[in-house]
Amino acid sequence: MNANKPTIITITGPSASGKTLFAHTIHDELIDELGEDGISILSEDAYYRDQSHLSMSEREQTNYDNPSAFEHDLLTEHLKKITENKSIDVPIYCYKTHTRLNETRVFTPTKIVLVEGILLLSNKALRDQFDIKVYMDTPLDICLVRRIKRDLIERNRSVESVTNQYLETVRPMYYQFIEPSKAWADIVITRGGKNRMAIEVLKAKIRQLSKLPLQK
Ligand SMILES: Nc1ncnc2c1ncn2[C@@H]1O[C@H](COP(=O)(O)OP(=O)(O)O)[C@@H](O)[C@H]1O
Ligand SMILES: Nc1ccn([C@@H]2O[C@H](COP(=O)(O)O)[C@@H](O)[C@H]2O)c(=O)n1
Repeated sequence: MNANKPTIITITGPSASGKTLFAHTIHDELIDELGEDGISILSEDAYYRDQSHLSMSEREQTNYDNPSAFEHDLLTEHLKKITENKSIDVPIYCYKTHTRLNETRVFTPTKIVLVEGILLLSNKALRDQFDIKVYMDTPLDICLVRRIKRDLIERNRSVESVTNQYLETVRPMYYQFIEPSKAWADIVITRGGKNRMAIEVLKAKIRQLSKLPLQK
């Protein structure tokens, strides 16, 4: 790893496998130690394509688990800029309207960048941007139960819409794209976002990497 560029760590795996919880736990437990320029999180979901030109019913039909739903070229370009220590304008995505907001947020590179999302290892150009690749191998039935609970509360969905979407796209795309991408992972984590030993191992590696100097 080059001491002058940020280290980019991907945390991938099925929807509701605990990627967000895992990334935020590591971030929150290290932020005081590493500082605001030490560690940050970027989400692949921010790169869902803008669908403001489509009606709401058309947006509801989109397959959000196919790589084509994401603007992966833009994310790849942004990750390259991060490795050059350049700031990027990250889109802001809304799960309730299924599209992007008009505004973006400025993301300033930090020494460690955690990038979480479902299809981050499915695309070679994207995969090549990651220094460490982590896959959350949570059983699919557990993911489904957690997704139902989360989507009802946080994403304005009904049990019927979550279960239909699961059968029509989430599950088939998992088998087609996500599960095969596990082969690219350096570290496979069982038991989800609360696996304490896995959190401590990643934190130790991040602490070690953070001791290397970064030239801005
Ligand atoms: N090990 C766990 N035990 C209990 N709840 C969990 C665990 N891991 C994740 N969750 C919960 O499951 C839901 C989905 O987790 P999340 O981290 O958002 O998954 P992802 O980012 O992979 O979609 C969240 O409500 C989260 O708090
Ligand atoms: N408008 C959208 C966009 C995405 N999804 C689902 O989100 C999942 C990915 O996010 P996670 O936090 O769960 O990893 C993905 O499986 C999409 O089906 C959606 O429902 N609506």
